[in-house]
Amino acid sequence: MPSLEDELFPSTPGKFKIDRSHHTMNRQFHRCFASTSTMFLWALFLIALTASYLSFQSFVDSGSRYFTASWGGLQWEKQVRTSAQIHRSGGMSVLVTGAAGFVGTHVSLALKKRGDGVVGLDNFNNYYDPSLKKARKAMLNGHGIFIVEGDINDSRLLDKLFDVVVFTHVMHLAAQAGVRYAMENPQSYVHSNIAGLVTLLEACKSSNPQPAVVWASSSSVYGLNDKVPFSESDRTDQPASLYAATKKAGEEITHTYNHIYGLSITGLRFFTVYGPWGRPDMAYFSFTRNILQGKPITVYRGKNRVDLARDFTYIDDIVKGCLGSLDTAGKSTGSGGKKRGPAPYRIFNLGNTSPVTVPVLVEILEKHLKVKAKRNVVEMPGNGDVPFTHANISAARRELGYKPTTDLQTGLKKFVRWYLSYYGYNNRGTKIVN
Ligand SMILES: O=C(O)[C@H]1O[C@H](OP(=O)(O)OP(=O)(O)OC[C@H]2O[C@@H](n3ccc(=O)[nH]c3=O)[C@H](O)[C@@H]2O)[C@H](O)[C@@H](O)[C@H]1O
Repeated sequence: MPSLEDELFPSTPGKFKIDRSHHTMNRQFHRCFASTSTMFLWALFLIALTASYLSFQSFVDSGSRYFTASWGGLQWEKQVRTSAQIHRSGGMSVLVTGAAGFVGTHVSLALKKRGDGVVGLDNFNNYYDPSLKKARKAMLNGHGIFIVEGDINDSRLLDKLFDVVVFTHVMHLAAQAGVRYAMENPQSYVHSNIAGLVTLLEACKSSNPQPAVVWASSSSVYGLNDKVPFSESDRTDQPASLYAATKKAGEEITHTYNHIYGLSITGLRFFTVYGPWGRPDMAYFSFTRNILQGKPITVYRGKNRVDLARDFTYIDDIVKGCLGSLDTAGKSTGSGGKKRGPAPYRIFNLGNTSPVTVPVLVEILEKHLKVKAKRNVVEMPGNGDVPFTHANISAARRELGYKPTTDLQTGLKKFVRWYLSYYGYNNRGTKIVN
């Protein structure tokens, strides 16, 4: 039977070796044993101290998160309710996700102006200059639209919003945009366009009554499709970028929520939307910035020296398509998370039906800016771009009354006017120094 001493101090190399025959050694051993138990107690004490410090820290952290959370509280709820109030008969109350984004800002404003209730939601991420998003928010605030700062992945926040307001519609525009950035940060596309979408749909399906959902898909779902113009019934199973793949996945995911839970779904395939308050990462915007700053622009060209082309669509036309979609969206049929009958599932192209090449886009900008661009023409890298896009909009025309009226010349003129004024240039393209 090994003694307690043996168990505590097994005679393994490098550890204590006890000679039991020596009385003095025995005394030493007891002293040593006593000091080791003291050390043991001290160690226990230190561990307990560290543990209580860490739990106190986490209490302080979660407490401060609670107290500094950008949402919640009576005042916050009042602001949300006021913003959601409807001021026209037959109006709607709409939760607009991505409200501080480009399309979100314009759609929120248009809804508010016609008397609908609007609550915005935006996470103000730094994919591009957040100060532009803050400026859009300030403008929306000035029109009585409250923007909640939060993420579509925050299910507690979404549940709270649906608790405070009975939303008739959700205009879901929050997304990780950009075709080429998907190679740099693929996870952000999964986070926003897949996980965020599912979290939002979960909240919508559980809400009682369920809202109708209108959301932003993308022309990029057509991928390598070369049948022109692109019709909604064309192939969309050959995406050229992860961005496109996540938008295509969104179309499938929304279909399941329509099928299982009776959510009314309208997916809008936007075609390269541009205009005032636009996205700085897009070509028309970054070209403008570089041209004014005298910096070169990179113009991609397709295989066999073929120019790339896009069905550039002006923001006001897109807004009309969004409002038309909200107005014609049939009701969701589910309640208590259960489907009670079939609900509409629609997909529409929202394009301009007249593609323009990228070199022509540059020429128009040069004309409006009265500055020559320094072009650097390179072959399109294999980064997710497609050679051209061209929308067939017959379905949207028929079902939504969608009819784009702004050509690229006119739309870019309005964009340039906004850009010069927003960034403090005079109309000769010279920066005004205060
Ligand atoms: O319809 C969509 O669903 C998408 O539209 C938009 O994508 P794109 O059509 O790719 O727009 P955008 O980047 O402005 O490039 C325009 C053209 O300029 C070319 N391009 C671009 C950059 C550059 O430096 N040089 C260049 O030649 C480029 O090769 C391309 O030919 C949205 O960003 C996207 O989020 C999504 O909504």
